[in-house]
Amino acid sequence: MIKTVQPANSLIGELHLPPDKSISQRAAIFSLLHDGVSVVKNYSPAQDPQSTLSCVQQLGAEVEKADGQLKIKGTGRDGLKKPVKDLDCGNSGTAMRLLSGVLTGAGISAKLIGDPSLSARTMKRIIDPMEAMGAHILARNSQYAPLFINRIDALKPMKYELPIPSAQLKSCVLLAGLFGDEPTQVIEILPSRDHTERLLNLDQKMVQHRKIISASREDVIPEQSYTIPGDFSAAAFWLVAAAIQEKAELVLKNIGLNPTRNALLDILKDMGADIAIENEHNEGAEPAGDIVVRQSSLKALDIDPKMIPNCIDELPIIAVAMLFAEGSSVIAGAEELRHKETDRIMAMAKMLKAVGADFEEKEDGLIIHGNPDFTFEQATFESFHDHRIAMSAAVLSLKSRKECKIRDAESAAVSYPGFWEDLGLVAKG
Ligand SMILES: O=C(O)C1=C[C@@H](OP(=O)(O)O)[C@@H](O)[C@H](O)C1
Ligand SMILES: C=C(OP(=O)(O)O)C(=O)O
Repeated sequence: MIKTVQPANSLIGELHLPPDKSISQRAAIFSLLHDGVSVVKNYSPAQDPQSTLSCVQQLGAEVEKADGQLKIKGTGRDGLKKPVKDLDCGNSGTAMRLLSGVLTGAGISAKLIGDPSLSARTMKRIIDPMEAMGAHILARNSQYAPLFINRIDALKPMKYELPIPSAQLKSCVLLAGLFGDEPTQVIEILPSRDHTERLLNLDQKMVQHRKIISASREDVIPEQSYTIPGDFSAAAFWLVAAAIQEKAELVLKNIGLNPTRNALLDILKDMGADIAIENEHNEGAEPAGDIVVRQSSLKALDIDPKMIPNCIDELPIIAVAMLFAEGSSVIAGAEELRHKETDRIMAMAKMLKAVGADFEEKEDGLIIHGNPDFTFEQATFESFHDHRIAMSAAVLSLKSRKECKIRDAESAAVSYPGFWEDLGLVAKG
């Protein structure tokens, strides 16, 4: 599907964004492992969380949908069922990697499949530790889905230092560890999103600036009854859109504000954005609040590479913000972006080229020479079937002089099914 986006003169309104994708997926998987009923309010209707939900149903969870909430009867750790069909993770790396941990821990043999994008993403990072814990995993070219997971040995708990700051890898190892008689310890050097530790209430301690998280059979898996807050990564598009738009004021209601996820707030504030947080509160184990953003003039920024894991999904839209900031900005240490739904460094370089931006593509990021008065005539953008690239292109299109086109725009529904409707609500020509 090709979407046409008109230039905007103003961006005004209040938005209720889709429920957080990462928390929704964890709510489904952890409810499966809980021995009892969880009531999850505001579960995401987006494609990735829906793929995860159907996988947990195949593994034995009973799901009842009523009054905008999900009642999920889990099997507990020892009641998981061997799926009769392949577990289809769709476009979701989170589903494939977290479920690999569950299958390894539970000793359930299954085949995990995904769409062409997911089948082109390396799974080696989880295959190695899962094999060390006793699984045998057959994968195309030893690293790509489909994955056949089969635990051939007794589960071997382990001490594992994360070689990359990935929340999916951390969660995969901890989930397998939950089935062990002895604790599995994951050592994290750079913090990545901590939803798994929070929602499972896992033991964590800091030793010499490293976080050590433990999981074993001793851990009671808590009931997952809470309201899922709005997705900060969806809010990111509006935060940047409003910051760079001439007449703009947006109110984003009840957004997740987990500090391991929201580095974009600090980045935009350091660039000079006008952002305020209101009504701060907790939704279960997760902090949330309303975000108010208004137009402001932005200046360039070099992102501290240590912050990259805390804004990993926001980097495409950060690149758009940098294009409208005074001076040269740097994204470095973000090689991981080349392993997402598409190579997001390549995709952003193509987007910037399409509008005639002054930038340099690096192996691990981008240098963008910005200008608050930047504008362009028109462009047709490729989204490479990647939701975050499609939505970043939409925000950039608002700043053109004539209408722009975005190819494969339906991919937004992977995380944000109402994106195009919301754009129509707030953007005025
Ligand atoms: O754990 C999660 O829910 C996620 C972790 C991140 O991936 P990595 O762990 O691969 O960095 C992020 O990019 C993804 O959108 C969601
Ligand atoms: C990378 C993403 O998700 P996943 O890895 O779960 O496919 C994302 O949502 O940007």
